[in-house]
Amino acid sequence: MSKAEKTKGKGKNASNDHDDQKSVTVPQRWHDYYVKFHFPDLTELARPLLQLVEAGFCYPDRLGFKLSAVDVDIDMGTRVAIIGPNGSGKSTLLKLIAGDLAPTEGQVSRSQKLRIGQYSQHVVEVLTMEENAVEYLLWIHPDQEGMSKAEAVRAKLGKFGLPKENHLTPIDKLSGGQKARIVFTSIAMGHPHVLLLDEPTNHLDMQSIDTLADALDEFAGGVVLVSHDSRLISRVCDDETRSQIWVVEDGAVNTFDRTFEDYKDELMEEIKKEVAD
Ligand SMILES: Nc1ncnc2c1ncn2[C@@H]1O[C@H](COP(=O)(O)OP(=O)(O)OP(=O)(O)O)[C@@H](O)[C@H]1O
Repeated sequence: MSKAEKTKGKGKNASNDHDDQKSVTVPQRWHDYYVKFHFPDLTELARPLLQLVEAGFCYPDRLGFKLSAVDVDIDMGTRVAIIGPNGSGKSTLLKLIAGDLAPTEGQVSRSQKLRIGQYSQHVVEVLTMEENAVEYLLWIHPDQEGMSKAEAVRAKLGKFGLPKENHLTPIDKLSGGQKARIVFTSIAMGHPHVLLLDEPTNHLDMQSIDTLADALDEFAGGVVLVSHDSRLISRVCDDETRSQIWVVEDGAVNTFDRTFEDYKDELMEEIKKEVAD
């Protein structure tokens, strides 16, 4: 049994438990569709895919904030969770990696063939068009195989949890959660080598978060995650041989060289000490 299948089993039990609780307290229909996030298989790209070398960055109008001496190396097998206090620069680091921001110091190198799939609140918020999800996705990804391109896109949207009655609704009439599913579908259709995910769970229900974790587990490319969802971080960083934790704090990016559970324990100890003092 693969690791993904094992964890899927765990997730299923966990979500059944949750369903049981729900049926007692809040009777509701949990899901009438089957969600199965999936990011497509890839041909391997030669290393290095993406590197920041001695990179620094500051916003011209925010001189109190600076990231310095950032060295990161992202590969197809990379699994990274970026953590740190609010406002420490986690999203900024992700934007430097994505190429949305250019370092003000140091160097960045990117493989020319590299495809990045990016999820952030901003990407969801800019979906304000009158086109429906099928039109939008066919516009971005026109090369679909099969008899009906629209049906191919609808099948993918269904897997990412957008109910079929919403496939032809103008996007500006959809909820944040429904738009998030369009963004995930679009990311998968772009065949990314690296996923950059900034708070990907904000709009997802528990079942979809588990399904996203399963999909990330199976994904052959690199994953860089910023999240406050410790369950998702634990899932993404559960393989000590390839997982990394980057702590962004006081303008620096440092690798925490033990597990995420150790990091949480350390943080709890610090908090206890502060309360005791
Ligand atoms: N476009 C911008 N222009 C100027 N300052 C910015 C900009 N974006 C972010 N900042 C500032 O840069 C600092 C780092 O912001 P960033 O969003 O990267 O932090 P973060 O660690 O992701 O925060 P959070 O955990 O709260 O999401 C903050 O002080 C923020 O106010």
